[in-house]
Amino acid sequence: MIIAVDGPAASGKGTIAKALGRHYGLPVLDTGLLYRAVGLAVLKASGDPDHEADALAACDFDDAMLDDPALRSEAVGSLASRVSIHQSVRQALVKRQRDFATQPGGAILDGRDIATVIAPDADAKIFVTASVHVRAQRRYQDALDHGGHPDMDSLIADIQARDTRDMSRDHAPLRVADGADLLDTSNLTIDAAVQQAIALVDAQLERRRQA
Ligand SMILES: Nc1ncnc2c1ncn2[C@@H]1O[C@H](COP(=O)(O)OP(=O)(O)OP(=O)(O)O)[C@@H](O)[C@H]1O
Ligand SMILES: Nc1ccn([C@@H]2O[C@H](COP(=O)(O)O)[C@@H](O)[C@H]2O)c(=O)n1
Repeated sequence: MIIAVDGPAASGKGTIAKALGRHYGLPVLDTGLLYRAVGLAVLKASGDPDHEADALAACDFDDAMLDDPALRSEAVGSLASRVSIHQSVRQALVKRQRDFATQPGGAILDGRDIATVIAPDADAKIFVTASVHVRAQRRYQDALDHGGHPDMDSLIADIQARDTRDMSRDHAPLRVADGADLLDTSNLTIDAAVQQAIALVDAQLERRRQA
């Protein structure tokens, strides 16, 4: 069984994907980390994330980089969003994601193009969203919890810039896939969002069984 979880930055899709993984006993891949690793590798190589050849060269990153806490920063998220517009970069990361998705026993992947490109035949597809203000507030709280000094206005601006870039790019833009259910977490606690996600997945699986 493959479950696809897509959505914009800080919508809560990673939290939901992990909870679905625990509920259904499936491994989870946060595909954003792959793009973040490319962004960080470009930075370390003093390359230009907007230059396709520099970004493609960085796709050959060392797997150990996936554990680097630096991947979690807003700055690297923004670099990831810049390298992810290049078609050759997206192509270079496809096999790894599809191999994970098609492993025996099934898998859950979260990202931007899981239900549209990586696994369009997924058994269940959820598009997680939340208002820009709520998402910025979550990032703000995260930063405070980690001892940072966040600025709400710049968090809002970063999220809006990332949404625009992710939704308007030519290759695999962020959009709600055919057959996906929308889950707006703006006014939901994590527990409530997870319960709704499980109910949506169960209903999609049941519809497939009956079809
Ligand atoms: N329903 C919710 N209510 C309150 N906080 C939430 C909710 N869902 C997620 N969060 C919190 O918001 C933050 C971002 O959530 P999460 O990492 O799951 O988002 P994401 O969409 O995977 O982000 P990104 O794609 O940018 O990595 C986390 O601190 C998480 O605990
Ligand atoms: N399937 C994906 C996943 C991510 N991206 C790009 O990476 C950026 C960072 O992703 P996070 O989920 O870690 O925030 C994101 O803004 C996208 O530009 C992608 O293109 N496809």
